[in-house]
Amino acid sequence: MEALKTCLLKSSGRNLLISLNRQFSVSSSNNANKVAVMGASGGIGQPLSLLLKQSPLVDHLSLYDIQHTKGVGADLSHIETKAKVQAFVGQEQLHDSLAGANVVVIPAGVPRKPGMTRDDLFNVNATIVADIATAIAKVCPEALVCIISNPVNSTVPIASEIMKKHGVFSPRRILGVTTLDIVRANTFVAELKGLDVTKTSVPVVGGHSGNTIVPLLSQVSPTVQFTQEELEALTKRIQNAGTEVVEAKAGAGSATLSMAYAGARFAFSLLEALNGKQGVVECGYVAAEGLETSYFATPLLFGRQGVEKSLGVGKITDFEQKLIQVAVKELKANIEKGVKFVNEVYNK
Ligand SMILES: NC(=O)C1=CN([C@@H]2O[C@H](COP(=O)(O)OP(=O)(O)OC[C@H]3O[C@@H](n4cnc5c(N)ncnc54)[C@H](O)[C@@H]3O)[C@@H](O)[C@H]2O)C=CC1
Ligand SMILES: O=C([O-])CC(=O)C(=O)O
Repeated sequence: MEALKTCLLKSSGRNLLISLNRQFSVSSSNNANKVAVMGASGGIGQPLSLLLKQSPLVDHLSLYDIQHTKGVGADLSHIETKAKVQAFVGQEQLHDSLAGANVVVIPAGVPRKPGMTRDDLFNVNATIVADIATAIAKVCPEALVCIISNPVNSTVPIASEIMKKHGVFSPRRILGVTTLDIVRANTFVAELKGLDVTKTSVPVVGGHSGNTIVPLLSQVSPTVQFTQEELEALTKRIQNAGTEVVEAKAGAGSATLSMAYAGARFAFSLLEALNGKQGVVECGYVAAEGLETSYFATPLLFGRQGVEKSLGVGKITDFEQKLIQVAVKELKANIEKGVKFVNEVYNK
């Protein structure tokens, strides 16, 4: 467990983001990395593309959306960093936008408004993710796919089923981005306990909606003690943090800036591992074996091929076990819904 904590704390993407704010001297390997952002003109897509454009880990940045990418691309292309920017707009340029990409990040789709659950986005976003996954299966089937579009609990199974249909599925390559839950947990725990937030690390497992978000507060690094009251209040806040932002934005969408940060952190960690860095760990939602549901978020060890292995949930408390039991019921339904959509509804 100590090893896992150390790994999580050293989570590369996070350190890179912190250092990027100060200078651009982060080293990268000779591998050419091409990152495609699908939904690049959106609330998440634009700041995420900016962070990617700043990174020396990115050689080519491909921007795709159904609208406005030409402007976003022209704007970003003037920044004095090495990533070459290309912009693609509209369905007819979807395949071109993916050519040669080894990492694809997907924040395409509609966000929540107050009163909605993430599952309420399913009807619109399921088809968007399935269409993009179909194009990935045809154009860059070996790419690592980072899915931000909600409901993540279902969109990851959707993308995976599409890959299976095309005979190119690998559980190493389809990843649901739950990093914002970890980022929030780190912030809230550090605030409550007066810790240095840059050295605080909280694993979050399960899925990415309400009760399926399970922070493992017994595994916080550095070790801290919580009262039962604190445990319950913190868990609730972490689980509802997305809704906190949706309500504060009052109809203007959901988290975008913190999600762009989290998405960049996740992508940087993957890119570092692709470039050969050892011991890179991030939590993520992937197809799981030996866990209670067929997809589950855990700390993941990244390697040159994407997910090297799941590090599991480790030793958990009775309180956390109960949270997982609640999560599993909802997760199973979310997964089933995604699988059914591809196999019974989606027919492209
Ligand atoms: N995984 C996570 O932790 C988080 C996930 N999200 C999710 O991310 C998604 C995007 O959120 P925002 O950027 O705020 O929404 P937004 O509405 O600002 O941007 C979405 C973008 O997707 C584009 N788009 C729509 N259909 C498309 C298609 N078929 N192909 C390519 N692009 C398409 C739109 O033109 C728009 O530019 C939502 O589903 C939201 O729920 C948001 C925050 C956190
Ligand atoms: O809450 C939402 O709809 C967006 C999201 O997933 C998050 O902020 O965690």
